[in-house]
Amino acid sequence: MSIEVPIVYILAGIVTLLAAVVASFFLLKKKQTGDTILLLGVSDAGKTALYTLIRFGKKALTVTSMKENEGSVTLGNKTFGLVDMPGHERIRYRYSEFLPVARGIVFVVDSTTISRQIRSVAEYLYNVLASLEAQNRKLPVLIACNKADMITALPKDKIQTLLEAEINRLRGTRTAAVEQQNSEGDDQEGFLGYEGEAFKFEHLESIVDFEVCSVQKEEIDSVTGWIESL
Ligand SMILES: Nc1nc2c(ncn2[C@@H]2O[C@H](COP(=O)(O)OP(=O)(O)OP(=O)(O)O)[C@@H](O)[C@H]2O)c(=O)[nH]1
Ligand SMILES: [Mg+2]
Repeated sequence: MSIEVPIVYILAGIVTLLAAVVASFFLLKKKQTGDTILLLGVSDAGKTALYTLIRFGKKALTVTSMKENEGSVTLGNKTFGLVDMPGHERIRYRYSEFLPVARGIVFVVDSTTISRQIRSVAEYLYNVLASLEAQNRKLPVLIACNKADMITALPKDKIQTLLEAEINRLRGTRTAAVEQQNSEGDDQEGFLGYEGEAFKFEHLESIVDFEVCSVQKEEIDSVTGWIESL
């Protein structure tokens, strides 16, 4: 004996299935084409000062942030979401929540204190670059060398050399530790650069650019221009 299924039920089934396919396609697409620019970097680099200048076109006095600032900006004819993530060690890790909607990362460094802070700056940058989400999506990164108005500011090529040397050192210790853990654990971090070669930013699949800026002197065209070009 055969059971007859009314044609309307079959049609309804097909329509539901199609709707689900279309909806998941759009959801996935949305995830891949985020328009958010993340401002990251250690405390006191000038992220909130930069955020305020980009968003409101004026400078403001800032204090250490304990919460992220979020808003939208229009540069050229494109609109971006802008997130200023506090550099405080206990809060900064939350940047990863924004990676799925990120279009690019502006990593702000204080060019006057970078030599002293190289360890913590490089560690933070390492985490960002090695996160699988950032690697899989090949998120472009701008290292914004801020506070160029100060005579103690290092030039950007010097900052690049310092960061490459420190990331190279960190990579040695980290990969050793990961190999020990990984007999059973899962890998949350990708390898940075080429094995057996000293670390260079140009070895990464993500593009990493360096630009000089000064929020103090309102000279941030290098940063806004970079964002606009994304
Ligand atoms: N000389 C100089 N000082 C700057 C510049 N940009 C920011 N500053 C100063 O640097 C200090 C820190 O700036 P913030 O924007 O608060 O730093 P932040 O990166 O948001 O720090 P956290 O919120 O703690 O992560 C402030 O006193 C700013 O006025 C700059 O281009 N030149
Ligand atoms: Mg801040």
